Amino acid sequence: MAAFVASAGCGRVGNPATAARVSTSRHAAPLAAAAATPRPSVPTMVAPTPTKQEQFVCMDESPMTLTRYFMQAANENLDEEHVVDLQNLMASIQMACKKIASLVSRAGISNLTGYEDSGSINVQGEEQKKLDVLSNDVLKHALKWRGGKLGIIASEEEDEPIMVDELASGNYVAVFDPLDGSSNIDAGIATGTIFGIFAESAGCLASDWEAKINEEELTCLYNVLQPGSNLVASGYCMYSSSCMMVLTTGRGVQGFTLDPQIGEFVLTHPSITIPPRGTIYSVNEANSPAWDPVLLAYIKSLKDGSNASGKPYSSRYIGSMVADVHRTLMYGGLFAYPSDTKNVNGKLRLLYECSPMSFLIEQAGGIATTGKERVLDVIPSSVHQRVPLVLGSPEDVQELLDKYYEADQ
Ligand SMILES: O=P(O)(O)OC[C@H]1O[C@](O)(COP(=O)(O)O)[C@@H](O)[C@@H]1O
Repeated sequence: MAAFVASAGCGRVGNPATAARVSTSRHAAPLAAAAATPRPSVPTMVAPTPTKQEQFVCMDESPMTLTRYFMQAANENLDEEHVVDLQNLMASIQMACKKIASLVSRAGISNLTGYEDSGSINVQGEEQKKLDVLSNDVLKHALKWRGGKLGIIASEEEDEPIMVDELASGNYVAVFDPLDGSSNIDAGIATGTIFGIFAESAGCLASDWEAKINEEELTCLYNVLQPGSNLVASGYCMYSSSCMMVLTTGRGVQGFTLDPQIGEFVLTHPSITIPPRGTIYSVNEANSPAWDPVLLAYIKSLKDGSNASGKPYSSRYIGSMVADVHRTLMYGGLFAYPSDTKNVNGKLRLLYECSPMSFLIEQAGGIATTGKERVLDVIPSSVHQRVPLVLGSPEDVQELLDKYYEADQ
């Protein structure tokens, strides 16, 4: 303990520049007195072996893990709907993400890079990577755990939603992109898993399917095609220099980092809020020839500093939504995959990419829009529907929305 006390005092006196500044000020006398006080010698920083007592104290100060966070939330809000079920569902999701994190980090070692040998193509017409298929299987199996009360799953890698199993008395729907940004996986660049949890909805949101499909399929679709505003939880797990799980249950946004030493996600970023304005924009500018004039002018104003902040912005684009959104959440600014003449609905999928991320961004104080409406208000008409997306700091996104509004006048 001595070292700690010593450093607090010395800080002010020990720093020559500070001392010079202080010496002439009214602080001189008390500080001179402090400097004259004999200080215990600062022990070298070799951590002594903690005594049993200290080990016990250390045990008491165990970190807030993701498991403990949900246990505590459940204990403190037992009367609250969903809280216990979410605890179980999140137990499955975090276990799956830990597994995917280890598969991704060892992809090159365990021959998991490259495309699926069968050359399988998913419903979006994309050739599936080995890790796309494996991550999808890992999540499906983890979520099939009965205790999770999960009824239905919808995934980027599944053509149609699937009923977990006929026996499951599920009343939750999980939607996920098992490995987002997988086009970057072979280069070892950041990727992630995106997930969203809906409660099964009683009512039907769309009506023209009855004639075409059987009862079970109908139930599945009813319950999957929900607007993001119905989400009870969403988040992502980013596989990068550190593995981070960032999530919300509608009470703000929490960030957990996987501690490889204890194999637990530890709360490292409590109550994340996005900065009101940033200095970074993130968009695939290779598509700019197909952009509308409002967006073109806006991005130009970010480059030349003629935007409302008066400062030029920098550009960052990883090409993995999870990584680009995570940086935007941390540093502020704007991420977009807008509509353009090539991709009129943009590229990103509403149900398991845009809605879960928009719930997070809004919970962190940001804005998420299609350019025309709030992403969370869009009612999906199909499982793999795409929507244009602009999300980020409120002042940045609002500035673009104001420009569209002015252009429409
Ligand atoms: O290469 P583009 O056209 O910029 O697209 C990049 C976007 O596509 C994605 O890779 C699509 O996601 P998937 O990898 O899950 O298909 C996003 O992660 C990313 O933001």
